[in-house]
Amino acid sequence: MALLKRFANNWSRFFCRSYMNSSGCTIYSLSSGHIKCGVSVIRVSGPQAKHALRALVNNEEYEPKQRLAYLKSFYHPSTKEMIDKGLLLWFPGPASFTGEDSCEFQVHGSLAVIAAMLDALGQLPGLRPAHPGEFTKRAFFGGKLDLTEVEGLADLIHAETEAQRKQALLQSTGSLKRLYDSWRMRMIRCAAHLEAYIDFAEEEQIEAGVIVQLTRELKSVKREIHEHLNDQRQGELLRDGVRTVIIGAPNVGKSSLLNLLCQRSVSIVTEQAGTTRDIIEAMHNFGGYPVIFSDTAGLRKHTKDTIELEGMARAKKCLEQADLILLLTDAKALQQVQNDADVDSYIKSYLEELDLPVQMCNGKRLHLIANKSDTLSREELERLSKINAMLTISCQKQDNIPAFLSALESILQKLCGTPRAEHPRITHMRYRQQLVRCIEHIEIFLREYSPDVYPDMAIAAQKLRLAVRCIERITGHVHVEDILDVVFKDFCIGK
Ligand SMILES: Nc1nc2c(ncn2[C@@H]2O[C@H](COP(=O)(O)OP(=O)(O)OP(=O)(O)O)[C@@H](O)[C@H]2O)c(=O)[nH]1
Ligand SMILES: [K+]
Ligand SMILES: [Mg+2]
Repeated sequence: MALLKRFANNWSRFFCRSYMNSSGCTIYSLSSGHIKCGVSVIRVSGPQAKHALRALVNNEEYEPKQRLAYLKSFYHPSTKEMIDKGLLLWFPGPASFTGEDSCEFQVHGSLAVIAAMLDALGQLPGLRPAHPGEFTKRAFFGGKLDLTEVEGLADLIHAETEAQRKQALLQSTGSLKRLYDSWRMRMIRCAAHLEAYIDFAEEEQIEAGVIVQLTRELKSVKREIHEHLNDQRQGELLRDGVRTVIIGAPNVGKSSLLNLLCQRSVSIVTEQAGTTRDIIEAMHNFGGYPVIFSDTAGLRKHTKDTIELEGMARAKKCLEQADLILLLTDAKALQQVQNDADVDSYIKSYLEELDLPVQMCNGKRLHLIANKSDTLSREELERLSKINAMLTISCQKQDNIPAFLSALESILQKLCGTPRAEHPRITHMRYRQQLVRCIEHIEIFLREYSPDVYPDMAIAAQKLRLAVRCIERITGHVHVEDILDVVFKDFCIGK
C-alpha cells in the first residue's frame, strides 16, 4: 500500500503549486455577458477577495457567512459614493470554484454599473482584471478540475444543441476523468507490484503469481481502452458537428436543398447550371445534433472553365473532409433504377460521371437523394418511392420533406449516438492520440515482458510508466504546458 502511495504521489504531482504561489494576485472580472441585462455577475478570486468585498460594502470588519446571499449596497472605495445595490456572496477557499477565497457581486446589468464596479475593484491593491479562462485555470491548478473537466466546461459554455449540452455536462462533471483515473490507477498498481518484484523478489519470495496477475490486469486495461477507442468518433462528431456535404451534378438542386434544410436563403438558386462556385457553409441544429452543411459546385467531367474547375476542386476537398455525404441527383436520371440493388450500381456510375473516385467516399456515410420528384410521371414516382435505399423528394414542391428530414435525423442520431454517463466518449482528438499511444506502450510491455521471459525488469517498468504518462497527459496530471494554451484559448473572460 505504501508503495502504491509513493507511486501515485510521485506521478501525480500537479505542477499547480508553483503556479499558485507565483500568482499571488487576486483577479476580478464580469462573468456574465457584456450586454445590457437584468443582472450581471462580477467575480473575484484570490487572497484579497475578502478585503475586496469589505471595501465595496464600506465596512472593514464585515464578516459575511459563507455561501449565503446578502442584499447590500456597494460603494466606490475612493469616492465612497454608492454604485448600486445588489447581492453579495462569499465563498472561502478551498470550497470554491477556483479553490481560492472568492466572492461574487450580483448587480444591475447596465454598462455604467458594470464599469463603475470594475473600476472600484481596479482601485484596490493586489487586484487585477482576469485573463480569459483564468478562473478555470486556477481551478485546474488548484486541483479542482482535471483537464477533461476543464475541456468539458469549455464545451458546455460553447454548446449550441441539446445533445452537445448533455455530452459536455457529463464531461465537465467528471465522467471521463473517472474513467481515465481508474485506468491510470490500475496501471500504477501494476507498476508498483512490478517494482516490488524488482526490489524484493530475491529476498522475500514474492509470488510469481503476482506477475501473471499483473499481465492479466494490463491486458484487461488494454481491452477497455481499445473498446473506448472503437467508438466511430461519436463524441467528436457531436462536439465538432457532423460535416455534411451536398454533392452532385450541376443544377440538380443542391443549393435548393441547403436552403430547405436551413430554412433560409443561404445559397443562390438559379436555373443556370454552375451557379454555385464557392463552398457555402451553414451550421444548423438538427433535432439536437449540430450539423455543418456544405453546398458545393456541381461536378461534371470535361469542363475547361477555370472558375468552374476551381469550384469543383473545392467541392472535392470538402468531400474529403466530410463525415456524411448527401449525393443529390435528378430523379429523371433514375430510369434504370428498379430496386434497392440497382441503387448501388447507379451510385457507382453517377460517381464516375461526376469524376469522383469511389475511394474518396470510402469510410463515409453516403446517401442518395433524388430531387425534382415533381417532374416525374405518377408511375415513375410510385416506382422510386418503393425503393428503400434512397429518398425521392422535391425541394421546389416540398414533397416528401418530412420523411427526408426524419431519415436525416436518424442518420445523425446513429452518427453521434446518445451521451450517457456509463459510457463517456472521446471528445477531443488529443485524447484519442494519447490513448492510442498508451495502448502501444502496454503492447510493447506485454510483448517484451511475460511470465516466462525474464528481461531487465527495471526497463519493463519504464515501459509501463510511459503508458501511464499518456493518460496523465490527457488529464493534466503531468506537465502539459504545451497543451494548456490550446485548452484555455477558447475560454471567455470571467470563466
Ligand atoms: N422542378 C423542380 N425544380 C427544382 C427543384 N429543386 C430545384 N429546382 C430548380 O432547379 C434549378 C437549379 O437549382 P439549384 O438549387 O440552383 O441547383 P444546384 O444543384 O445548386 O445548381 P448549381 O449550383 O448550378 O450546380 C433552379 O431553377 C431550381 O428552382 C425541384 O424539386 N423541382
Ligand atoms: K443552378
Ligand atoms: Mg448551387
